[in-house]
Amino acid sequence: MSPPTPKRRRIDDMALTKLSPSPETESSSTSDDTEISLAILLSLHPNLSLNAALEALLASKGNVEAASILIKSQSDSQTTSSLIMASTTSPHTLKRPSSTTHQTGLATFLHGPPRPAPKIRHPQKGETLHLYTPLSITAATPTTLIPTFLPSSLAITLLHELLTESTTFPPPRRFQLFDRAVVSPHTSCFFLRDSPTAENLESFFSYQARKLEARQFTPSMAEVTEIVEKLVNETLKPRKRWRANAALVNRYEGKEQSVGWHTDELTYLGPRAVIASVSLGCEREFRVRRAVAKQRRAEDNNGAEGVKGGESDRKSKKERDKGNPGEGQYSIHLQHNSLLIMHGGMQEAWKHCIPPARTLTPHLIAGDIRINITYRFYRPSLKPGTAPICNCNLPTTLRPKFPDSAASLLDGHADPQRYFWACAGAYVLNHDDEGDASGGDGGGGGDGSSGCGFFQYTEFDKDGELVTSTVAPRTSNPPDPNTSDTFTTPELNHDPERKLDQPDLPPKDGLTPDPYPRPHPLFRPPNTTSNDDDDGGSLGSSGTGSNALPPPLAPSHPGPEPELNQQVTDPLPPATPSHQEPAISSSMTRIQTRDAVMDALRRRRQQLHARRFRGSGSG
Ligand SMILES: O=C(O)CCC(=O)C(=O)O
Ligand SMILES: [Fe+2]
Repeated sequence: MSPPTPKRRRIDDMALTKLSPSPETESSSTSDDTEISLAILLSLHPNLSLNAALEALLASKGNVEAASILIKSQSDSQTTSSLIMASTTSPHTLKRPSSTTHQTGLATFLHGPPRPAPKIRHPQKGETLHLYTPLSITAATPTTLIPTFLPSSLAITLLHELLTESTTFPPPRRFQLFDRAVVSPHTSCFFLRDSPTAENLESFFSYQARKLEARQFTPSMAEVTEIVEKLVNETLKPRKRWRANAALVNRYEGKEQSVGWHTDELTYLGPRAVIASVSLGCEREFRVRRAVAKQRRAEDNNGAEGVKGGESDRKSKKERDKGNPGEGQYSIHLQHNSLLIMHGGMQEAWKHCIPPARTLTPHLIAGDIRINITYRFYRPSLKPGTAPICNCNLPTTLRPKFPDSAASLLDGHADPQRYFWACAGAYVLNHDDEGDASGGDGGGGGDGSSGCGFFQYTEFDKDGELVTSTVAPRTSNPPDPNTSDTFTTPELNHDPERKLDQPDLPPKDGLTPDPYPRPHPLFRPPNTTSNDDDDGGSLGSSGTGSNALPPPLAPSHPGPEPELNQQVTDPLPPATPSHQEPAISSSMTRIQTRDAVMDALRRRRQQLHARRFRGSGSG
């Protein structure tokens, strides 16, 4: 149950008595003083949002005159050339222009008078380019930022509501990083817009082999959802109506709490998902960078070591970099009451994270807590029960194949992107590809030693709807990996390369392929030892049912591009049921928790190991 909604207040009668400044702000002004200062500031700058006024006041240590000069100078200096400030050392300089109106809509940025796109230089590997304005953010990344998008009073009501609600979020979940247990350093919870019905009780509950606890949108969340939907639908004009029927709410408390590099899992979102992210409370950095193929990184490194500087060398690098310029990261500062829209295609080609902060400027209400809501459209056509079941007896996850060109994936470009269903077990052990374990959340770590290696390409139409004929049928009674000797890997599901030009359609005779046919002689069982080589891929397949064990897959079966195959995906609330524990339907019994999956895999490996032992005549 949600806590009672605080009464909404209008901005002009908003009493700041409820604000509880942190000790730092308290020392320079009392809350009464703040209230008066704010009132003066707002009357001097009638178009200024409460949030912007608060920020200016904080930055000026409570001095109204200084704050007023700051606001004036910022609105004067908001020219295209001053929009971008690159810095690797001091991201919190106060040159950032504040937003100047309430409810600056998307239309202001997208339909306003045409302005020259700012020239963005691409950050180099290891560099962070801070982007402070909507224009520069839009120009450099597949996102749109609306700095102040809700009426201030609604933003504050929502913040109050979620600050309370989030105190009952399940504790940070533990996940496995190789042989270390790591605590995901923030809390989160999954929400559904509609009250859980019989149908959606079964829906959207599994996330990388974990059952999700789902709560219903709080009253203010529901109200804000309508505004978000309107903005996305009216302004972005998606091909089909976008609905925010699900959301992940994240709570970050203090500067250490974070979420590591990841992309959001597409299993229920489908291709080119639009995600709308609302930030409340303490400002934090949101970083984005292109997902770069490991292969390309290796090429760059080789190039650095080899003979360089030749004309052809320069040319091919330039050509190759066309769609993938720069490998550095962009930092977007998400202030209270901002909306960041992640556009279609971003999850396929870019990663994002909330890094730990060096310092925080406390928010007057939330202090050092940031609340984030990522609104998502879970497609009914991808509801649970749709994804194939893998040989671990789990629903698979939908993953993108690494694109040839990151730029070509954004909406409006018709690059044929490929997607595949993959065993979720492969992503149960988490790590990011670049050691971003600090906040690495969600699955994606495929360490080559877990999971059954299930792999199956799948097709979507131009609206992102699943072409169901490309999904192998689910069996009502799939083999039990713990007991069945016919626990095998479908041959067709393990050769991504041969399927590049060939969807997994049923054979012409109308018979659908047996999802659990006899094993292919080339398949190997899962490794019996942990392998932390993240290029190992998750395609190591399951057992063969035979004593004579084949060699590992040859390199001619490279599998999907390794980088995205291993990226960390969406953060997960823990399976711990602490709130509105839903009834578990019979189909839910197939959805196992992480521990159960790991147990099953371990047992399976032991079986195979024992069998191998017998097969070699040693036991
Ligand atoms: O807190 C944020 O802004 C990002 C959260 C996020 O990446 C997610 O919910 O998937
Ligand atoms: Fe995310």
